[in-house]
Amino acid sequence: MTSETSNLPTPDQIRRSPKVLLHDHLDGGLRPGTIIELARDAGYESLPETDADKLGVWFREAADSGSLPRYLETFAHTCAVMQTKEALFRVAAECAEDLAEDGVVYAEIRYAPEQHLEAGLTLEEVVEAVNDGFREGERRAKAAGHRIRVGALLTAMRHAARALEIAELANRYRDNGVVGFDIAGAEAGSPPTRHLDAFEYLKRENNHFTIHAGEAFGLPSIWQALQWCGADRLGHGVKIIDDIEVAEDGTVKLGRLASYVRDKRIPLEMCPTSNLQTAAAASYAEHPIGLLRKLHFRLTVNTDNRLMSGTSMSGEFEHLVDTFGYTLDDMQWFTVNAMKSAFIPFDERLAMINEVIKPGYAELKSEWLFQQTASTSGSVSA
Ligand SMILES: O=c1[nH]cnc2c1ncn2[C@@H]1O[C@H](CO)[C@@H](O)[C@H]1O
Ligand SMILES: [Zn+2]
Repeated sequence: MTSETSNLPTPDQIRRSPKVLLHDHLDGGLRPGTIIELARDAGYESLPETDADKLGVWFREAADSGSLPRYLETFAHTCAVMQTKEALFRVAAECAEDLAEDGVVYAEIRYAPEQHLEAGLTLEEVVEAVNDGFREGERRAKAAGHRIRVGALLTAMRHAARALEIAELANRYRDNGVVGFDIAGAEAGSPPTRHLDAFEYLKRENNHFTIHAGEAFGLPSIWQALQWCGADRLGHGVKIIDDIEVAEDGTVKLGRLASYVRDKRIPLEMCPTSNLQTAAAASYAEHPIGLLRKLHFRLTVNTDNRLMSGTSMSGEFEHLVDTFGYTLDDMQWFTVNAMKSAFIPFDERLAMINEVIKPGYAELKSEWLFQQTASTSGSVSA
């Protein structure tokens, strides 16, 4: 134990370190107890369990299906209880609170407004209720001694035909809580080019968007998202590994697309646990994040769906620390990457990096100095 880099961060240090989350679904992060209460209020009787602990387990097991379409079926239950302003407000407020409690200092949370219209809300009412909830959650976090800033990403469902409408909505609220746009849903059969009008509109408006690509489907999806649609970031993008060859002697050769992604510093929103559940990766050890990190792709670490994956930002980092031996320096690298890739203005990103993230890691990294003094003096006197 001679330097901080020989120490792996402990779960407590991981939780206390400042973290940045770019890929997290609002309807994939509800507290099980909240789902049960909201279902009761709404008269929704199709929940598979009525005990909070059992319901949490049910979501994890049902999502652990090895297929993205089956993973996505579980969202019917969360969306069903997110149909009123009060419910959306509560879920958003609790989301911000839970993330802050876990040490997240900046988050971009996505959801599909079109999935919350069943009880008669308008798209605008959905966006405003969620924004109000995030502001409330930021206030509650502050009162509890945490600091978090939350922006919304509006998602359009890729099998539906409302992408342009949702892109226009995102643009209307861009100075009012919404920082960008996304498309999600089952990837196979719904290529991103189906929604080219939405992406072209956002580019003309100088707005930002990410696209779920390279998760269940391979390189063509990533290629379309970047070269046809012009995505600023890739949701998952793990399948970029298919364009990288590792020879037996360890030499690595990048294809044209993988080179482009690395050269242009395209941010990849990695969600390791989610990828294990949908079989996009076989194990943490075999997850492409290990190789991509060595090759210096612009990687970020994310949760995707905290409820369905039974995870948190700290949980994802714990798995990576256990598997790859990542240090606080690695954690800082992922976190700075994420902050650089956020959709808020450059000056604000820079301030978050210099005033919040780097000082936070410096503080954690300095702790070993004092621990060592304590243990040294302890061994002398013993
Ligand atoms: O990993 C994913 N890949 C693709 N779609 C997803 C993923 N996680 C969630 N959603 C979809 O996004 C919607 C809006 O938040 C969710 O309702 C779910 O259908
Ligand atoms: Zn996702």
